[in-house]
Amino acid sequence: MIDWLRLLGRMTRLTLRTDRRAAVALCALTLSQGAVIAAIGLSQRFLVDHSVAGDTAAVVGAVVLGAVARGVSATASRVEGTLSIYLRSRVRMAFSEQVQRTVATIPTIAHLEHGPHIDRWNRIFQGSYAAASMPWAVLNASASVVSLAVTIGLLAWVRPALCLLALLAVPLFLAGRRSDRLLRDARDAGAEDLRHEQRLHDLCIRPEPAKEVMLTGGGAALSNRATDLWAAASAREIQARLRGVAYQTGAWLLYGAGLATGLLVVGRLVAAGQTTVGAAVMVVSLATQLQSQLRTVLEGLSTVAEAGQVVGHYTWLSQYAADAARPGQPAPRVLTSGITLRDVRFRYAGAERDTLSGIDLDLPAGSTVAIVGANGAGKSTLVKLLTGLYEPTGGQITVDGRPLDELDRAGWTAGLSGVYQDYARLQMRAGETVGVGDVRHIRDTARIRAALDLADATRIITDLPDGLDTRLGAAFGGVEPSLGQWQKLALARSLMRQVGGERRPLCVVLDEPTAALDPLAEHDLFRQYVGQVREATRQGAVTVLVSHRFSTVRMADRIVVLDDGRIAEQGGHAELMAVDGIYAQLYRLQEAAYR
Ligand SMILES: Nc1ncnc2c1ncn2[C@@H]1O[C@H](COP(=O)(O)OP(=O)(O)OP(=O)(O)O)[C@@H](O)[C@H]1O
Repeated sequence: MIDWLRLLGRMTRLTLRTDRRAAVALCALTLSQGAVIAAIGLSQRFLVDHSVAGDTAAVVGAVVLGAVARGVSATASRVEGTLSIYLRSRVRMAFSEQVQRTVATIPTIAHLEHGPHIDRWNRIFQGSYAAASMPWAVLNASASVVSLAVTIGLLAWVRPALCLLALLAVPLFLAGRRSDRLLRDARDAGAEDLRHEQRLHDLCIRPEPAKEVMLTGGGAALSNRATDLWAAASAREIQARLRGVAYQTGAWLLYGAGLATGLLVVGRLVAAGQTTVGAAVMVVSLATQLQSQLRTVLEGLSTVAEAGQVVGHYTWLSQYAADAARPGQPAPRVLTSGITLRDVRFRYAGAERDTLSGIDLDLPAGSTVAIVGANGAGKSTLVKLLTGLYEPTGGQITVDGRPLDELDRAGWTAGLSGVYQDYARLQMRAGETVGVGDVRHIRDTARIRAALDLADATRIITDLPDGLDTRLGAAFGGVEPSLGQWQKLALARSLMRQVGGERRPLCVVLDEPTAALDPLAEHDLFRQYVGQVREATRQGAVTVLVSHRFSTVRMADRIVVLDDGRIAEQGGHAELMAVDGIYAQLYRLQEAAYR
């Protein structure tokens, strides 16, 4: 309940920030509805009673009251509808942006890879309109409760027993709650199927995977599988909706029977001369309004319940983001002793075994360390632990003797530089693709050119029709660089923070940064790259290189051989060759292949 109130408070503040005047106007219109309904009912009673009594002036007064009330009601409900859609849509956009920002600023990546986490924030996006509607649903429901009370008061005025009509709301309320719960459960259960469906459809329509899908001829089968998943999720939802409709139909039938009984009672009262015809007309009018008021209350509660489905997921996301961004001790400006891993273990969420275990490793300040090993040995995972994208599930990483998990995350991230194996192809203008590496200087062409120079990527730009202004990416009608060119641009991007010289890196990670380059180009580039970061290295930065190319690896000060998540060997090139173990074997194999 507290979380629900918190979200309601947040959505109300967001609504007021988005458009305060529209929000106040909508509030006033909603609250005026109760008075309008009472005025319509009263005008009908006065009209009939005064007509029977032959009081012309009073009849005119009742007609004017009724006409004004109906005019106000028609105009107000139209303006209210338009304002309401406008405000909810804008608040939904603002809320979705906030959620996206929260997701994007979490400095770790487990939430982007772990299925149940992805389902949670997908459910927040799906429920964002209901969340934006929360303040209005609460206001509408409250206003309808007030006008319901007015209606019931007027009914009691005719005959107190008519108040019992209000009890008919109970089964309607219970049926509404039951249907909301059924729908929420069906949507939670279908979230995973819908995620898989989206992935499968993406495989068929996004250019990179679509190439392979086309070659294998599996497009139709994948598409059918996706359709089946979608059908399963929507069948679940339709079934829940139908069951909800059955509950609600039963409750409304009960309501109809109660209402008919009430009207019969009033008919008998009129026949017995115990009440006026005007009062009977008012009862018919109010009973009809009672129905629409109940409907409004129930719809409001249903929207509140739908928004409530978001509350748990939203609270989880906010807590997750707050935990991940926890402030800590300031990260060092330069490394003096280096980075140390002691008995580090890591297991991916949902995995059955550890990907890394028993990792004891020293990365001395100013050293270049290469990590080698077979596919799946855990090299990239180790790199991601060093950069803080994942947190160890056991053991400890220390930076100059201080635990990494106690350092301020933003400060540590600002001291990192490098490229991941799965580098991004940012389809922007060429200058922006590189400049975004230090977003404060995204338009600083001098820095961008310097970074391109360091990454040996200047030639790529000079060959482009509009140089740094060339749009990249065929999907946007731009030039499509080759894989190796994209990789060099990613490397240049990672160097943006270094060319400024304001903040020397503490750790440079190069996870197969040149896999798309030929061996000679990789060799030259690495030599050049290490040369360029030498100044940072002299100041204590650690360079971690992952590569399958041993001609490059041998240049490192220390080589670490990973085998099935454990360190099998470590030492300098000469040392490992002398040991004649895994490293020496692999080195000789590659040397022979290039001879
Ligand atoms: N996001 C993930 N979720 C679950 N398991 C993962 C994830 N990423 C990698 N793994 C698993 O962890 C193991 C190590 O993967 P990692 O990418 O670290 O290997 P690697 O040594 O870098 O391999 P390669 O040389 O092929 O790049 C693999 O068994 C892989 O299946």
